[in-house]
Amino acid sequence: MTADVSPDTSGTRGAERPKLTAPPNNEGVDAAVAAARRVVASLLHAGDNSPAEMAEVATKLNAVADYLDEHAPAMEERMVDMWAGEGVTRHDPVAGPENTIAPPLPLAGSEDGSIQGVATLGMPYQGPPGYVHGGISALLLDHTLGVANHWSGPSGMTAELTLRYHRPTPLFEPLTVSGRQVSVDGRKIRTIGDITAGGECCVSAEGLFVTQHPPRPR
Ligand SMILES: CCCCC/C=C\C/C=C\C/C=C\C/C=C\CCCC(=O)SCCNC(=O)CCNC(=O)[C@H](O)C(C)(C)COP(=O)(O)OP(=O)(O)OC[C@H]1O[C@@H](n2cnc3c(N)ncnc32)[C@H](O)[C@@H]1OP(=O)(O)O
Repeated sequence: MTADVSPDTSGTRGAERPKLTAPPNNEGVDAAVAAARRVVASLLHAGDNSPAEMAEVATKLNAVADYLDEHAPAMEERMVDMWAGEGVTRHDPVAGPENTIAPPLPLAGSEDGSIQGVATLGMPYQGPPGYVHGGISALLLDHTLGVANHWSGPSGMTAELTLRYHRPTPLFEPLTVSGRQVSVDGRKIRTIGDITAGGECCVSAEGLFVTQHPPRPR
């Protein structure tokens, strides 16, 4: 049986609603991640520098990475820690404030059951000239639909994701990414979403998710 998902506006569930964006919890980490994001973007502008100049940059960056590795717990320990709380919001590749490859896209839920976030993407996410890579749009939508499920009801793993690219998605402009769970049928969850720029739909998505949660590391 398919249940249409209608928003819970009773107010009783409000207090238990999950946080969809991790609040800052360590200004040093946030500053380091912001610096690393700058490095990723700056490297894309530095292609004409000489091999000697860039070799010097590589030495400096490797020194930073060596320092971080020397002061980090083992991977197994870090995984346990990562998944100890709500889990996905600090390290995930879309909204995670600790993940340098995340744009980031902070997501917030609305009382109508939908969720939204705004991000402006730069060079690291380029596909066609001046536009977002289609795979990056798929990443943003897969994640947003998954989090919309977490917001509304049962969540799960993506089984199928269908995208329609209506028009090129611009770089360097605010993009609004939205998602909403539409139905739950046993373990099967159907969720929709889109990416808009200046009010125009660039990409729309329909996802089938299946209730399944891989065990958390412990
Ligand atoms: C990362 C998400 C989970 C972690 C969540 C953790 C905490 C929650 C907290 C917050 C949530 C917040 C954020 C989540 C964020 C992002 C979401 C990212 C999502 C992902 O990045 S996730 C990675 C990519 N994803 C995979 O890596 C899946 C690989 N895959 C499998 O693990 C299995 O394949 C599985 C589990 C999908 C199903 O396997 P299964 O054995 O459990 O179930 P089964 O096959 O019996 O299917 C049951 C019914 O679904 C139908 N069905 C299945 N697949 C279908 C398809 N493709 N098309 C049409 N129908 C399909 C069948 O036909 C049957 O239908 P019926 O009952 O009517 O016969």
